[in-house]
Amino acid sequence: MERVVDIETFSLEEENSEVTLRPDAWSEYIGQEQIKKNLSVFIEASKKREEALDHVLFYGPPGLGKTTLALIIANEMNANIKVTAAPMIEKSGDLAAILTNLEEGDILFIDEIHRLSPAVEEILYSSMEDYRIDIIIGSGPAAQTVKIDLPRFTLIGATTRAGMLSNPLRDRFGMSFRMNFYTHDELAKIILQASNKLEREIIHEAAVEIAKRSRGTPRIALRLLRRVRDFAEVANEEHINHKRTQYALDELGINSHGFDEMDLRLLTLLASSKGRAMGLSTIAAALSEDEGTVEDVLEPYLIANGYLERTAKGRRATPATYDVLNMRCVNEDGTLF
Ligand SMILES: Nc1ncnc2c1ncn2[C@@H]1O[C@H](COP(=O)(O)OP(=O)(O)OP(=O)(O)O)[C@@H](O)[C@H]1O
Ligand SMILES: [Mg+2]
Repeated sequence: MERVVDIETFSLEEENSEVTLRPDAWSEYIGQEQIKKNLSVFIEASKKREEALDHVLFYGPPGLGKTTLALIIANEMNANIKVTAAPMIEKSGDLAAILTNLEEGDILFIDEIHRLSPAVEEILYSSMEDYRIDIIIGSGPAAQTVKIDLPRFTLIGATTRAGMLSNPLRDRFGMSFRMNFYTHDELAKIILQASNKLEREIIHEAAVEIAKRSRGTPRIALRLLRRVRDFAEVANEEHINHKRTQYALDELGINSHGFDEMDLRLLTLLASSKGRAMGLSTIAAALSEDEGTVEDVLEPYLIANGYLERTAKGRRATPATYDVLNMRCVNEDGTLF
């Protein structure tokens, strides 16, 4: 079954509508105040000096606005932006081709930058630091190294897994920013702004209701808004009201903590181990998910809200976990499910 709060898969509908819902100026980019404040200073300074902006790294869970920030930076800098993702850069030649096609002041955005192969990373180092690459042409004794100078460009990297970046790569970013989960208030603002763009008004209370169930993530909030809008549309309601919103969200199986079935399965699993810590691989196997998804997609929100603890021995339920599950279901012998 498709997970409504699944953050990684895109439906075509979302891809298309993201074009219109994605903010392209600071004024529409809600929250992440510290990042916005710092970035605007650095952008202004580099514009004054008429220099390319230093390389920037954004890291944090999916759907929190990393790509959006990269596009806003390009806009603010009045720069061209080339967008690519690490899995698309297979060979060092691929990267060399991209780099040599850049022009002074251009921005290169590499998504999922933790997935670059070592050989490609190697090329990236010298291009970031010295704006020069060494390419080896041919092989064996006839091989030759050719040095190519590059224009001053800005690399913006994004990753959900900062821990998987190699140190040399991380060190070459002049700035790095960790994305935070959004407050209910911020998400409600994002929802109201989007409903304006979608030309279907949502009342404030309903926006807050969606916000509460969005796992602190704009992408989920916007997806839920679209689904709720569908319910309102079918019911021939011009405005999206609170009652319809609650009904729709319940129908979609999202509870008031923003947890979905997958979150609950994870929490239940942890709670059932009676206080013992559980290893990542055990959890992944029990949920039939891969470890990366558990670690990057499921866990961060639960940890940020105190429902899960990472310890040296593994993951553990917290008192809040039991609380939240107690509200749902307790067996006669006291075990939770
Ligand atoms: N601060 C924000 N204000 C308004 N809308 C936002 C904000 N952040 C993100 N969004 C919206 O949420 C959606 C997801 O954002 P984005 O694609 O930038 O996330 P991401 O961090 O790049 O995710 P991924 O890690 O999956 O690439 C976009 O449609 C964007 O319009
Ligand atoms: Mg992105």
